[in-house]
Amino acid sequence: FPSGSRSILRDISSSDNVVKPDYAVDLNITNFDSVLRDTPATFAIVEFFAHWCPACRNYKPHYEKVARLFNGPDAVHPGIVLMARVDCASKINNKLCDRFSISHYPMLFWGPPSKFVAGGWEPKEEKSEIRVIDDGRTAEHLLNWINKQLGSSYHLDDQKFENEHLPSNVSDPGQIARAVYDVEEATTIAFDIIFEHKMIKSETRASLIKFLQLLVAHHPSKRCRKGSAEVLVSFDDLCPPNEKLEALSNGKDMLGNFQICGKDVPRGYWMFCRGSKNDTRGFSCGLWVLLHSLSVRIEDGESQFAFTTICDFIHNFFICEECRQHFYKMCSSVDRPFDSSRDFVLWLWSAHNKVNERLMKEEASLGTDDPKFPKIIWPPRQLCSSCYLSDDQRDDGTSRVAWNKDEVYSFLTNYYGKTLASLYKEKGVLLSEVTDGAIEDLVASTNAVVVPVGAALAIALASCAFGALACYWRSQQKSRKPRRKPELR
Ligand SMILES: Cc1cc2nc3c(=O)[nH]c(=O)nc-3n(C[C@H](O)[C@H](O)[C@H](O)COP(=O)(O)OP(=O)(O)OC[C@H]3O[C@@H](n4cnc5c(N)ncnc54)[C@H](O)[C@@H]3O)c2cc1C
Repeated sequence: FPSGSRSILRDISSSDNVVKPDYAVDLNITNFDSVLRDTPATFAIVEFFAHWCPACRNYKPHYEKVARLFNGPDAVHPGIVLMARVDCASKINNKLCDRFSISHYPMLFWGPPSKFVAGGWEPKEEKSEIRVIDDGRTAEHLLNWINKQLGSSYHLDDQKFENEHLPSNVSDPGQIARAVYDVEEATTIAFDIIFEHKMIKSETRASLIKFLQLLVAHHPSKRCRKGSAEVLVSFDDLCPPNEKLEALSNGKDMLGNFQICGKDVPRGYWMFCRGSKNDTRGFSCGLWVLLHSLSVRIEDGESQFAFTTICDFIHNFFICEECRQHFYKMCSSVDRPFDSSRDFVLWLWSAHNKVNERLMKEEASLGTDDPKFPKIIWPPRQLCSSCYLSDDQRDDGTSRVAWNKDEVYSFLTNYYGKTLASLYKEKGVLLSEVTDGAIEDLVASTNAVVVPVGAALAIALASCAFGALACYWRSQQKSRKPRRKPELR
């Protein structure tokens, strides 16, 4: 299994499993490169062992104790270290174990996951970023070794949402780089909710198509762009129109089985959007980040389309009633069409701040806030001091900020644009069935028909775009191998 795949989520969380599955991810020659390439973790530890080796069998509980902290949806500290193992006694792994010059069992390596991909290790290689872990003989020793590398103080007894070393330093703009994985998580969950709650109806169908178009063109994750394009092209088959919608409400929806951001998502955990409590942040934080990251990627000519698409999507598909009503009110109060992406980016930012301002008081009085992530008027000075012209503190503790909008816009485009995508590994995401070129062409063809007109026309155009996109896609496919069926969960 790839780390954090749905099957792992299910296996680990299922209480009636007689044998508890391992936390460490089993790798072999067929999945080694792909799992290490796609993991959001910053570091990886790979244990090379042999299943017949008694010392390895005795070591396994130690390795598992540490892997519990870092792997899977119940990880205490997710997305930091991927812990994996390779059985060198299994013949298919011979070449893989040779690549790492395995001289004894168990042998542990540490390094950035990307360095393991198609890589290896040799004893005399001095500059390798892959290092042998020389003192990991017990769980305590291994965790100490890890703590030394990370400057952390993780403990074997750490529990999820307790003793948490959350990165709550709001002044670190680099933290948004981890959010690209949350944006994938939020996208997948949004679609899961839409299908589970049977929200695709004849009157909401066009709104979903428009949103998919936006995702195909501007989602910061290539995996999600690819998945959205596949859904869009097969939308009629996956989600039959009109009279056939009945079938959907009977639970026969194919679209609900489609994994829009690839087979490893949802991973079951949040990184940038992780709350310090189980029930705070998460999905709604991920959804905001998705919306902001879409807004900074659109062109001027698409701004009105993006605005109506996002407003309609939240109105039709965000299952929090208060949120959709409140957001819709803000959408409805816009009195003229957007003709620049800057205006739309700033509108969304300001709308989000209005929600923050409202929730600031509400959460504090009800005690429902996340103590590590209180609502604030955003961005704080620590993140963008040049965004502030002045900041008048009022008696009631609130403040009225005079913003430098040019600086805010420049900050937002950089934060949700370049920085958000800076960690993202997208090499090799597109498999043989679709080439990069085809996706870029799809994106271009989607953009070409998205023009800044009123909502009704935009919906009509969305259908045209869909038709054109489908035609284009099919003509592209003719010269290729037969397309694989969409992967089902
Ligand atoms: C469209 C929408 C409407 C919502 N309406 C409501 C509502 O009416 N009532 C309710 O109780 N909850 C509402 N929510 C949920 C609420 O806004 C938060 O998402 C939730 O409380 C989690 O908060 P959080 O601390 O993770 O930060 P969020 O508010 O979710 O923000 C996520 C991240 O975005 C960044 N950010 C914060 N403010 C801004 C900004 N102004 N511009 C750009 N980036 C920013 C910060 O890095 C922050 O950590 C809504 C969510 C969405 C997506």
